[in-house]
Amino acid sequence: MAVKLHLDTEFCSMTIAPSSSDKPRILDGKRTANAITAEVREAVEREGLTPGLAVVLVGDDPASQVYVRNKGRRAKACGFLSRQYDLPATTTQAELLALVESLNGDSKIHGILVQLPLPAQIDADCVIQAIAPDKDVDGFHYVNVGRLVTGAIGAALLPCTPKGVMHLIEQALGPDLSGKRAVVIGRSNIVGKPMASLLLAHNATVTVIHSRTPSPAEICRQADIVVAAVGVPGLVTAEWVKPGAVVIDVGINRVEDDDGSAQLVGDVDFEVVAPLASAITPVPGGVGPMTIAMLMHNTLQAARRQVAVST
Ligand SMILES: Nc1nc2c(c(=O)[nH]1)N[C@@H](CN(C=O)c1ccc(C(=O)N[C@@H](CCC(=O)O)C(=O)O)cc1)CN2
Repeated sequence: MAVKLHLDTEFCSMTIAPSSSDKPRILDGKRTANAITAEVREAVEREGLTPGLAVVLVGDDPASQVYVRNKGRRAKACGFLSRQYDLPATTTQAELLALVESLNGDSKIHGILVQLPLPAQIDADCVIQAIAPDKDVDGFHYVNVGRLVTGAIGAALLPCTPKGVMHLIEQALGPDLSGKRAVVIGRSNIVGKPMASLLLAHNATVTVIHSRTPSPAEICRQADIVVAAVGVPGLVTAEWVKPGAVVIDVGINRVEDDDGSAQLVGDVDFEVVAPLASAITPVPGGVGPMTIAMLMHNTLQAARRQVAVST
């Protein structure tokens, strides 16, 4: 039987056949992200919309520069108007707030994203709360957080990484997680907390594990779904995982290899956990690409809503 993705009924009709062997299914985020980007592009052409996305980068963090560049490229590939604002590391909070304010009032821009982390002199939360909630394509504004937590998911712009994770979980298990136990490792505002809310909205029984949780492996071992988002390389080993669990790795950790070369690893020890799991995401190529694909979908959603209100 094929599984139809239900994360959002207005998009992504892709069907994925379940694995027929005992091997774990590798949930391919890159392939899924490409399919979503293609669907967003088709929707843009079909509906004659030009969603506008503004991405603001403050400073010169090399990883952020890569992510922002990739966001701009994807936005162009989707047929969006894409604007990138590169501000120096010395930018003041007032200057950044003034830019956000002008983008809030720009009718060509439907989505605003301020790349995190921000330099120390800027209060990130204050900047995020200055973004108009309906242009908050990161889903970090209190209005969107409130919509998610109260289950008003249809009205919310959802944070991109948890939304991408949910999409991958749906590929493995379908949209209704009734009867499933989910463990989220990590309680960040960007991933852990919204992830827990989203799993709850899909009827999972959810536990959040964090640095003060005693016996985390024991708790995690009871889970049918594990989402690791804590930023500790290889934390989740075989003793944390129940055979047959779906394991999603949100960690992106840069570590040095034995030969001194840089390597990207997740929070899950893939080699030992993959043989136990029914489905698992790799790092790289799992959750990461989904984050940017979901940003495209959020921008399309935001544009549709703003155009509908203005006509
Ligand atoms: N305003 C925001 N800032 C940040 C967010 C966010 O969602 N909104 N998330 C992260 C960074 N991020 C997007 O901004 C992001 C991280 C990783 C990837 C990705 O594709 N990763 C690849 C590996 C890429 C690499 O080599 O580094 C993968 O996992 O395959 C995309 C987006 C923090 N800031």
